Amino acid sequence: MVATVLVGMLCTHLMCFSVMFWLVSKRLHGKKMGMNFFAMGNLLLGCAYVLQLAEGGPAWSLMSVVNHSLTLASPVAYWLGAMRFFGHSVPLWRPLLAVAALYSAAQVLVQWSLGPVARYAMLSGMSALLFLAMVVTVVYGVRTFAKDLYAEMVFFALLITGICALNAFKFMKLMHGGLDALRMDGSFQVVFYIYMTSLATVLPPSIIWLVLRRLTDELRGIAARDPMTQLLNRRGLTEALQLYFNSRKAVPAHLLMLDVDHFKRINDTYGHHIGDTVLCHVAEVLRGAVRRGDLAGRIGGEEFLVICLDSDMQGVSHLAERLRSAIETQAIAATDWGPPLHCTVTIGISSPFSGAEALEAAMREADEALYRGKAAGRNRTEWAGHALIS
Ligand SMILES: Nc1nc2c(ncn2[C@@H]2O[C@H](COP(=O)(O)OP(=O)(O)OP(=O)(O)O)[C@@H](O)[C@H]2O)c(=O)[nH]1
Repeated sequence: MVATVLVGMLCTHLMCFSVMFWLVSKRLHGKKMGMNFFAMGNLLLGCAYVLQLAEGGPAWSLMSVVNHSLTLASPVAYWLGAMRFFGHSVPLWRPLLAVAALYSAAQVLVQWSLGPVARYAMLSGMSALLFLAMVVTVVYGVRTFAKDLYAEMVFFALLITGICALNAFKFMKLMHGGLDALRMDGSFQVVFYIYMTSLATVLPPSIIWLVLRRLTDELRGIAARDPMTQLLNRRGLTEALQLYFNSRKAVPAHLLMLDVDHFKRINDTYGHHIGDTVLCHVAEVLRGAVRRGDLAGRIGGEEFLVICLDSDMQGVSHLAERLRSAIETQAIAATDWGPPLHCTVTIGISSPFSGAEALEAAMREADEALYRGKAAGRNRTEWAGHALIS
């Protein structure tokens, strides 16, 4: 009786969360983060438990074969969903149908050759192996593509290890005690269903939390970047600076403000979209030239910022000159029809500053230096309050 109530609750949880995953996946246009796969996994497992309730106990019937195939297909759907969540493009239907077809055939073969105990033991053994594969994937994920989700992944790995261990234990019980191990009201089965019901309650909200984390991280990333060049925008630069200056090892930073020379002429001569190509080219040069850890951003129009962290005046002068010269010399293949374009930049450099709140003042300083550079003929670098360097 207890086991029947537990399985009933388990079915209800699985079905409700299947609908919730499906609804969430409908809201996530394009990148569904595996939510539709998790919905399928829950649906398959929910249906399997409904069939188990209908069957009552171990039996050799079409219903039982379908039940076992659904039970085994569900962890496959979860595993594929996890792959999707981590950005791997894996299909759903083909692997699921292949697993269901192969496992149904294997069941018939095992039932006829080795008997019913072997068929039930095969389900427990295969489930244990699949969940073990999932634990291995999660551990691998923590070390590679999911480093940012360390705590969550360890939590998932522990929960899945529990199902893996219970299935392995069930396998051993079946091998030693036969089908008696599957009595619905046996103490092992009750523990098994309690664990599964707890898992069906805890795991789905955790998955939703992961999706929420990914979405908010993505939104924060979008809010911090200029959509055209993908460089940091002013907000992104400020946040990155705050992070840098919060560290105890932080030393004063220098700000370089770059402005494309006669950019209006480029726009007027070749059109706005070629102007955009030139801006993307400049962004690419900046991205390639700055040191790891330095910040590159676009603060609107044809104005760019580079913030050198952890560098002295000489290093900053060298970087500014390297940027100026790279932009001057690199050709831009902006059109199919005409010769490649060239552009130059004038660079204003601020004096060293400490603290994100000093960003505005550093920008003003660099802007004044830039203005001087423009007045002095463009395509040059100029320090704030200093003589012309080149
Ligand atoms: N293609 C393109 N043009 C832009 C964008 N943002 C601003 N502009 C144009 O950039 C031009 C900037 O011109 P100005 O401020 O006169 O400066 P300039 O022609 O570069 O002259 P100097 O800075 O004095 O060398 C304007 O024509 C703006 O319309 C953009 O995102 N894309």
